[in-house]
Amino acid sequence: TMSHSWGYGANDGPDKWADGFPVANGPRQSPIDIVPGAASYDAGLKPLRLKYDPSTSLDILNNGHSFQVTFADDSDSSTLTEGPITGIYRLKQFHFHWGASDDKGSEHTVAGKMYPAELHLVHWNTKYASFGEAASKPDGLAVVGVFLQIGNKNESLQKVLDKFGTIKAKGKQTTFAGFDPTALLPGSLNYWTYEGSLTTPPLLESVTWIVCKEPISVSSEQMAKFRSLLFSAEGEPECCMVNNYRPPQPLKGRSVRASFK
Ligand SMILES: COc1ccc(N[C@H](NS(N)(=O)=O)Oc2ccccc2)cc1OC
Ligand SMILES: [Zn+2]
Repeated sequence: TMSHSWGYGANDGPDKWADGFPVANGPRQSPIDIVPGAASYDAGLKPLRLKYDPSTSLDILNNGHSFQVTFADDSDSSTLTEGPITGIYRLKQFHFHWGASDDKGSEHTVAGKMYPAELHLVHWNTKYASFGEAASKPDGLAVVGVFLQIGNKNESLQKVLDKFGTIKAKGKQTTFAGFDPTALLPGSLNYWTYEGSLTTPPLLESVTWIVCKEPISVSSEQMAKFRSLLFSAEGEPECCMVNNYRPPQPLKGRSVRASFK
């Protein structure tokens, strides 16, 4: 049934998610189109404080929707603090969304512009006992989004892509130790922020979104490597993992704040 088999195809894609997840039509859904001219500069917003410990990186997994790098979150070793949030949020995992070609793939758009891919660093509020509990609370999660734009080869990203041979199919997983996600952040941490949701089922409206204005680079050859992953499991007909992005959702009166003028 819909509720546990969602995807990005014609029959199970974003236009069908409301069947199994009615919150898909809720008041604070993500992603959104960010209109810089309509964002309000908030001098009260603090700089982002991201402190990641490479020894907390555990493994890399193809979960059939994207690939993710998972982190040990049993201590405050890798955290997000300051920025628009209060308290301490722990890094749980990061993953990407991308397109079948370089002209699409990001989830957030900037004045209608789509980037070829978008990185999401998922954090949960330590005032709750776990990610699972936090994911159902309005202030439970904070996701940092970073756009990828076509340019020079990204050597930090290459360390992740070099593992793709072992996680080509859905369900494949391998160790991924000693990776510092700080290396995937842009030089400037200027950001937009708004209240939203997970962009995949269960689409929970528990995310403070923090979207960096400055993209990081990725080469066209590296983007082709993303597209070599499969949505399908071993032994199933091969289905390339591409276009795993949800399109922008209605703003429904929300304000978007900017940390910069
Ligand atoms: C740690 O558990 C979870 C973590 C995250 C998300 N959803 C997440 N939403 S997003 N795009 O807003 O970050 O999307 C994906 C997309 C592809 C791969 C992994 C996450 C869902 C989770 O459990 C249900
Ligand atoms: Zn995501």
